[in-house]
Amino acid sequence: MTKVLIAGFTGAMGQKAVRLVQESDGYELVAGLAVGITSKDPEDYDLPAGVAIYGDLNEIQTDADIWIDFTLPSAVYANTKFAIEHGIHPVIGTTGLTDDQVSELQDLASAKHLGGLIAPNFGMSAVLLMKFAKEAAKYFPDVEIIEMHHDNKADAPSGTALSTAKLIDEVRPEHEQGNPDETESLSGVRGGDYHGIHIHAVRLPGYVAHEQVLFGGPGEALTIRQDSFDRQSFMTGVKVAMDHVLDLKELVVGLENLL
Ligand SMILES: NC(=O)C1=CN([C@@H]2O[C@H](COP(=O)(O)OP(=O)(O)OC[C@H]3O[C@@H](n4cnc5c(N)ncnc54)[C@H](OP(=O)(O)O)[C@@H]3O)[C@@H](O)[C@H]2O)C=CC1
Ligand SMILES: O=C(O)C1=N[C@H](C(=O)O)C[C@H](O)C1
Repeated sequence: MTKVLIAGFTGAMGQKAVRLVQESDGYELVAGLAVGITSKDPEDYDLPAGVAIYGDLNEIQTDADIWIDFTLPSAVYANTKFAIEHGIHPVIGTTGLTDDQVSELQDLASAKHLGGLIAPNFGMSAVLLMKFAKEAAKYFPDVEIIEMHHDNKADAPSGTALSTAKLIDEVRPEHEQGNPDETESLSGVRGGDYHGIHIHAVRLPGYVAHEQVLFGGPGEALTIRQDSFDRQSFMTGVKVAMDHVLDLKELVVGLENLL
């Protein structure tokens, strides 16, 4: 049995992950972490008696093999560090890690000879969108990104939108986009700017997770769009990660590297 701890087990994604682990042969949920809990009785969360419930990182004593994390941008660095330091393979879905933090965690994982995965998006449609957008950017250097999410989302831009921009930036020919004399009469109206790529973040009830990458060229346009209508869309990727993470030799970024 591969033992799994879920950080953020009471949240929207954590609850889906709990069900996934419970329904997957060969895996056992051994612990859950969430900071706002009022009870440590697993039965209060419809979990079996043996599942340890923690409300603080420093309380954790576990023999878990895998640490699945769907928490908050403010918590994910400390959580991932804790997992690596305790020999637990991290599967990190939480967004918001900076490039420097990812590098530090990769160095720590290498030093501990521990594999893991950080994936800004576990959905197949989003992974493919990023791949196609990177390809298209070689031919269409004029590009903007619109990401749309539920209005409970803590961070902006989404991790997926930022990753898309980074991938495009790797291949996009050196390029000045738009009118250099442009002004904003309403602050922020042109969105965020990642190396000249504008990112627009929409937050509305009813939405789950969606992204459009818009490319424009002389007399033509290309739009690539993905939609996660249900958080179940992320669980295929989480299962792929669970199945492969014990064999990884380093802390890998991006689900595409496991497919
Ligand atoms: N990679 C991917 O494919 C996806 C990633 N995400 C990302 O996952 C993260 C969680 O999203 P979502 O489930 O919607 O968020 P929720 O707000 O629904 O859940 C957050 C969970 O984290 C817990 N939590 C908060 N602070 C801490 C902490 N310091 N330590 C441990 N647990 C904590 C919360 O517990 P409590 O309520 O008790 O505070 C809650 O259980 C976000 O960063 C989101 O962007 C989301 C979807 C897909
Ligand atoms: O908060 C969410 O919901 C999501 N977060 C991830 C992100 O920031 O990219 C993945 C997906 O977009 C859903």
